[in-house]
Amino acid sequence: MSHPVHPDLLPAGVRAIELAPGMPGLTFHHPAFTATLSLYGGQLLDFTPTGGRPLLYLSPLARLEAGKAIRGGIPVCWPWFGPHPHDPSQPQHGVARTALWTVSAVARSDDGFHVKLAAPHHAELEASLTLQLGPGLDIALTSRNLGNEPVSVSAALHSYLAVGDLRTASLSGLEGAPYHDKLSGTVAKLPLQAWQFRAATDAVVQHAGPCQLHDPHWERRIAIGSSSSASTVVWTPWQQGAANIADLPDDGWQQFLCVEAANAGSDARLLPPGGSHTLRQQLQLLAL
Ligand SMILES: O=P(O)(O)OC[C@H]1O[C@H](O)[C@H](O)[C@@H](O)[C@@H]1O
Repeated sequence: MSHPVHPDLLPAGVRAIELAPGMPGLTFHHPAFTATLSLYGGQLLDFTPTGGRPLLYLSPLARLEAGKAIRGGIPVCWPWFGPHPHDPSQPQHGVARTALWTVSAVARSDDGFHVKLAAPHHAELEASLTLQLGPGLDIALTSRNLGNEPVSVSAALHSYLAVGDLRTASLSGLEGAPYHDKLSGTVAKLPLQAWQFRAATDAVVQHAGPCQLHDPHWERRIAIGSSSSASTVVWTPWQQGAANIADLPDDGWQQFLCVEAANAGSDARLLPPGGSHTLRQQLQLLAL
């Protein structure tokens, strides 16, 4: 295939590549980091500081195949999160992660790169994604209702945050927050101490504040910020769950925690005709 982005339109440090046959992507080279973006899914797959470890986990068994979601990086769940609200035949987490996005803009600054993507319209809904790559990551998903009726949108920036060993990692900042436990179907409150993981976890936490993923194994923290989100989804399949996920190695679960800026469950947003909503997540690597 010919690449949808002409190389002459790209600033220095950005290359148009094929990640797999029919799967266009962009790579970014900056003195401070490298990054890889798949236009399939509008999905950032990698962001690695120079000389450091990757910020994001990408499964070595991830499939880059039409119709399949890519396991890792930052999948975009849109315009619904989880199962479709009315139609069980629709794909989990919406259509954006299996759609080919188009590039609207790529620019370079001293700090890094700014990229804007657009997804194919879904009925009367439009989505655009802006990414600021460097010094950290700032990713924003804007939904716009082009129709004449109000539409409900749920969404998530489903970040797979890489850790040296999930068994020694902890997440702080959500202490005491109420959450919906999707595995048991119950509502509970998180403990008042930093959250440590000992089993499969799938929680929609009603909390909007910043949090931090502490990773003693790699001697680093990931600072996680969000805006226009009142729900943070935290997911690990743990060992048992990972064994049932074909595109994840058996020990892959130890190497990431998903901390997702979301509009999930009761935090879905009703967009009036002409209305828009921007969900945003910021990620920054810090020393411990
Ligand atoms: O396997 P996927 O469709 O990518 O979903 C992976 C996970 O995503 C979210 O975190 C959901 O809360 C989980 O219920 C789901 O299992």
